[in-house]
Amino acid sequence: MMAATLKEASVKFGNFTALQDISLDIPEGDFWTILGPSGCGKSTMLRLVSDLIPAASGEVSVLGKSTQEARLAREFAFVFQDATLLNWRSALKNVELPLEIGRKRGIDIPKGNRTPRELLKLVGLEGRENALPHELSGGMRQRVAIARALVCQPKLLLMDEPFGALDEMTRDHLNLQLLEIWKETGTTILFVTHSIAEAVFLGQKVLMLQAHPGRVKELVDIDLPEPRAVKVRDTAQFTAYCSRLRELLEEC
Ligand SMILES: Nc1ncnc2c1ncn2[C@@H]1O[C@H](COP(=O)(O)OP(=O)(O)OP(=O)(O)O)[C@@H](O)[C@H]1O
Repeated sequence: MMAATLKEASVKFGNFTALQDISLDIPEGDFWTILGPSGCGKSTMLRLVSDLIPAASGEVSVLGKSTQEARLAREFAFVFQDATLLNWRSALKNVELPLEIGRKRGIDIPKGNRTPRELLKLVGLEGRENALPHELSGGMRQRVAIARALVCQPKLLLMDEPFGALDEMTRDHLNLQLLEIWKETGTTILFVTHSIAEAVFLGQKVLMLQAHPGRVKELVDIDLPEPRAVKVRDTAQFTAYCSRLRELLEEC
């Protein structure tokens, strides 16, 4: 089954066409990164898939359901650039929040294999369960946000520049950790970034969008050895992908 399918999907804000005729099949388990010039509609595409905004025309489905059905069934989760944690709740309590909300609303949440505690361990925060967000670094807060996103066992993880505000070393570290999480959970990931190197390092495919109106410029297969290791960045193949994407970006 496809994690997400878009068929000639368009998004309009008033008279402005933000996305036009986007057609994509995103297979379950894939890791796609999304690149494109500022304002080309990268965030809009994630918001369309996650039922935050409607399609003006065309069709969008997530795991064979409408986006609304998929949202209600908690098939996907979103991670934003800002961790958006609740300041007064500990790391653990933040990760538990979606489960609490679900219980209050009487929503049936899939019994996860991993408890909130185990998820914090998975993202490397064992021992920091009781820390409040202001006691954690930016990278740690973002890891709490990722653990929280995983708590309902989403089959699709939508990530909008999750590491954009972090320093390069922290970002590199979290990139590796995210790849491990991806392998371990088998979730599909759609990951928006402004960094060509990050897009190539993480993605099995890079979706390049172009602007005015937002359309698919190209879907580039990234055929680098798996699992990705840091040293892949020093290879000629990696550099060649980066140059090719830089050229494509300049054409957009
Ligand atoms: N709620 C809205 N109302 C009106 N216009 C919007 C709205 N949201 C986005 N847009 C417009 O749609 C276009 C796409 O925006 P979007 O945020 O998806 O771009 P982006 O590729 O994610 O940009 P960036 O790389 O700068 O984050 C932009 O021109 C933006 O101004």
